[in-house]
Amino acid sequence: MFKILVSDALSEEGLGVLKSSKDFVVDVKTGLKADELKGIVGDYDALVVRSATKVTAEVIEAGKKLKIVGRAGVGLDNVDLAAATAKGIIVMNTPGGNTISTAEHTMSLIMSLSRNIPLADASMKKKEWKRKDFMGVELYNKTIGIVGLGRIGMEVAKRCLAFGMRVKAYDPFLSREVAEKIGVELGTLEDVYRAADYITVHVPLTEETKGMISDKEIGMMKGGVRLINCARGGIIDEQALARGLESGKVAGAALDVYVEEPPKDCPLAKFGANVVLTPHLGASTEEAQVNVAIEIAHQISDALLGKGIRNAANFPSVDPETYHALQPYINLCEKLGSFTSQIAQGALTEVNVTYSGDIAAHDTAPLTMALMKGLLSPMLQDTVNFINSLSLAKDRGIRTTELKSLQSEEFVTLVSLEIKTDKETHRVAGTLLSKSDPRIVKVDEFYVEAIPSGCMLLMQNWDKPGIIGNLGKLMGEHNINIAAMSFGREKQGGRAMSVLNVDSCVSAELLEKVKKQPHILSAKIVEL
Ligand SMILES: NC(=O)c1ccc[n+]([C@@H]2O[C@H](COP(=O)([O-])OP(=O)(O)OC[C@H]3O[C@@H](n4cnc5c(N)ncnc54)[C@H](O)[C@@H]3O)[C@@H](O)[C@H]2O)c1
Ligand SMILES: O=C(O)CC[C@@H](O)C(=O)O
Repeated sequence: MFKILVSDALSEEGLGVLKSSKDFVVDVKTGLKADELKGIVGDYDALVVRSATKVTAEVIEAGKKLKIVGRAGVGLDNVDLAAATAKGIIVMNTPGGNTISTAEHTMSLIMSLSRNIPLADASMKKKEWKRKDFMGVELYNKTIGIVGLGRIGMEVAKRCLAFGMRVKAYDPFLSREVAEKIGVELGTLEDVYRAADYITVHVPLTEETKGMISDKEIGMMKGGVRLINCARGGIIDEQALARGLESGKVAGAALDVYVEEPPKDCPLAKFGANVVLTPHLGASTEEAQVNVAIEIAHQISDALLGKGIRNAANFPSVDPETYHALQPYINLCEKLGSFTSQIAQGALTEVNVTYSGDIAAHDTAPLTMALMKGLLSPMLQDTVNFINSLSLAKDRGIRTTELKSLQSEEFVTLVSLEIKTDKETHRVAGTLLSKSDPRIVKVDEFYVEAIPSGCMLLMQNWDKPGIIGNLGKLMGEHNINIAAMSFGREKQGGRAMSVLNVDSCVSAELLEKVKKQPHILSAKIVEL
């Protein structure tokens, strides 16, 4: 018998799937405070949440029997994925179930904003008739800029095209061909900011996207631009947006999501008809809630009863025995993918992987999924998982090939990855020294022996004396401990590659100093 705690409102249809099984006891306890959740979560095998429950590292720690956290929805930013993974807890979500609802809500916000509907309605209900106060604007012939052309962004694009709008978009993980097929013009972020009359964001909340629209970006935009955020609070900086509205540079804004939910002191609440606010309603339709609730209920039921794992953000879909055998390679492949993605620039177009030696005797499909998950994760974050990584790559026009060879000339087993972007090509290879000891052994033309873990500093340099000393001194001055180093060179005195594993993160400022050291040609930080 498994105990399941549902801590956010879940539709009856989803609850019905769980409650109808003799194998489950289901408790619905919504509105729990953090301490209350911590106090009871230890009794449960699975926890089902939407966006209100914060599944912190403390909740995970207290979940002594917890096997699964299921998110009825997309964003996993309310779940500490790293803590769950470290404890072997599967985290799963339901990508796609609320896409249409959120795209439709985005359109509702765009329309409400353009025609002052919320305030006009409130005014009518006060028995007023103020036609002059509510002059609107047409969408027809206007340009909308879409930042993030994934599932929701794409649906918004199609709807805007139907309104006769021009659609420009920025998404570094999407090929031009896929965008152009539906009539969307891909450009740089700056192109989008400068050209658009409306800008809507549909990216996940990540370190990169947090505050991605702030004063500087608003400064680049057209006077009279209207901004919409139906993705996550803070992608558009709320204070900067308020300043833009006050100065008149921004004509209007519509938000569904906030830095703090519910917001205690939202700087946008003071504005009039030109600001439309909704309380995180993107996915709040009968259809979306039924979709995500039924989906998560079936996923959790199957996973608990050993019938397979779907849409897990941290677990591949294989039977337990195969998983055990492949686990070290899965780990190696995910890291190789993430490493390669982080050293590359441009939109990914092609991925070619070769498995050589012992590993080629196994079913390598989960390894390619892991590689692709690693490649896409720096951009897609929690919407990519082992299961959907290959189909996401296909949707994005990324060509993938897989080759196997039982012979391996240099290593007992070798995973070689070649990726092509619209700007460059990289080749990275990795092996296992032992089950728990992965190594990156080749980066482009350089043979190295780098540990794919934590914060890594990757440099190209001339093979000259003094480089190690200079770097060691610089790291020491910044109190950064070097845990491991690896070097490879094309020939004596020629180009070389140095890879440092460091115990604490290298700041952007220190990276600039590294780049200015004698004989350093380039430097990058990779986080694994
Ligand atoms: N308001 C709501 O109720 C609601 C409902 C569902 C989803 N969401 C949020 O909407 C967001 C998008 O959901 P989705 O299902 O479309 O996800 P998705 O993964 O299908 O799409 C996200 C897109 O953003 C792109 N991207 C990532 N980083 C980027 C960057 N720095 N610049 C430009 N593009 C970038 C990715 O390539 C991807 O195409 C998620 O954050 C999700 O949490 C909100
Ligand atoms: O649960 C909700 O209503 C919000 C869901 C939405 O933000 C998501 O990321 O899927």
